[in-house]
Amino acid sequence: MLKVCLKHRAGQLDLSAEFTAPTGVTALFGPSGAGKSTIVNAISGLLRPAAGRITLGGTVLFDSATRTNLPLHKRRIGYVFQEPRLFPHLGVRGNLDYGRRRAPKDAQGPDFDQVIGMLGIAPLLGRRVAALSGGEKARISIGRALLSKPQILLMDEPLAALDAPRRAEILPFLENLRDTGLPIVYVSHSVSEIARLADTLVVIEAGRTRASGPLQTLLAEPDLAPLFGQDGAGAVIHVQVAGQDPDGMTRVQGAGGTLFLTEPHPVGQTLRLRIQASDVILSRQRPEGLSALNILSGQVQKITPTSKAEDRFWVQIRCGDETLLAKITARSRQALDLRPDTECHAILKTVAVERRAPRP
Ligand SMILES: Nc1ncnc2c1ncn2[C@@H]1O[C@H](COP(=O)(O)OP(=O)(O)OP(=O)(O)O)[C@@H](O)[C@H]1O
Repeated sequence: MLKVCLKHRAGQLDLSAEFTAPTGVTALFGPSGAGKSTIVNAISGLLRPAAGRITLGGTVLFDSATRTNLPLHKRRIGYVFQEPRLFPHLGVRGNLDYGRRRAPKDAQGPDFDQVIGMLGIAPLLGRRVAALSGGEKARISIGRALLSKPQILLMDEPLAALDAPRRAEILPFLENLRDTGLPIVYVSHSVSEIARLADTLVVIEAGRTRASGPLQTLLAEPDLAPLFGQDGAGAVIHVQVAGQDPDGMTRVQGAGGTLFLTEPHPVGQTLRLRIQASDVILSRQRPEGLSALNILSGQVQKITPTSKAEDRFWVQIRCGDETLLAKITARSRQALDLRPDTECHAILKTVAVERRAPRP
């Protein structure tokens, strides 16, 4: 587990951040200039913060109280930057070997063949760096970091420089990486990337930790919804594939009820589904004769105005141990007479499968 508590000033930035990153993927999310890269640089040892304490497992990386500051090369941290920073003269294999040579002899972690397989880079081994696409360079840079057998991987917007098709190509490899169980701190501006990859979310705003906790709870939190943008706010829920119906629909079971997906998935697999707030319609009675198949029942937990300028409300609904978020007009709120604890039904217009692999 990584524990970060730091204070630092740099230019306009007045940083005072505190959070814990358990195993799995911890996303650092926040507006540009919030201080995310500064935090990651402090964890890696590239930057010495003015004050604070950073620990990784039982190792103190930095502690201003005891004047401890473990040098960068002793931190056993893999760092993947936005631009891949490969050595141009070494070739693909040379870059990977550079990472491999940095691994301590007795270190645990995936071996060369496992890393190659996980990132799909076997066909690239003989290539020159200059002959690689942006997405291929990103994968080699991740491979090089992994081969140094780090205790944690820091990824600072690793996909930001790539176009949408290249990003889509790399995301499944990042899912493979996540499933190895290696703790990862992942900086991103993209809510969809975070919804797909992260387990823990840390929201950084103007140098402060605005919120930190399980992704599922925070993505459906009305107070944070404006930060996630028009299409970002919503819920992430976990379901298990229960069966395949004769008409080709896949039946999945979650805490809030049964849902149906149009594409096939293996029975027993755990899926992560994303349900955007704008894709949820609320009803007091269980609707009949609708084309929508996916309806979950629950109770209203919280109702919050979206903004002063907009006549709309966020409605947070508890369905079993999952939380949904809906965005409705003031008129609908009044017509449905929604209040905390009101029983209601959430009709889901769209359900997106965000994670195909089983949870680690
Ligand atoms: N060495 C420095 N000198 C002056 N200002 C600095 C320095 N380092 C960081 N800053 C300031 O700190 C702010 C936060 O930078 P940082 O790169 O950590 O933010 P970020 O959240 O990662 O942003 P982005 O998402 O755009 O990468 C920047 O606006 C910058 O002005």
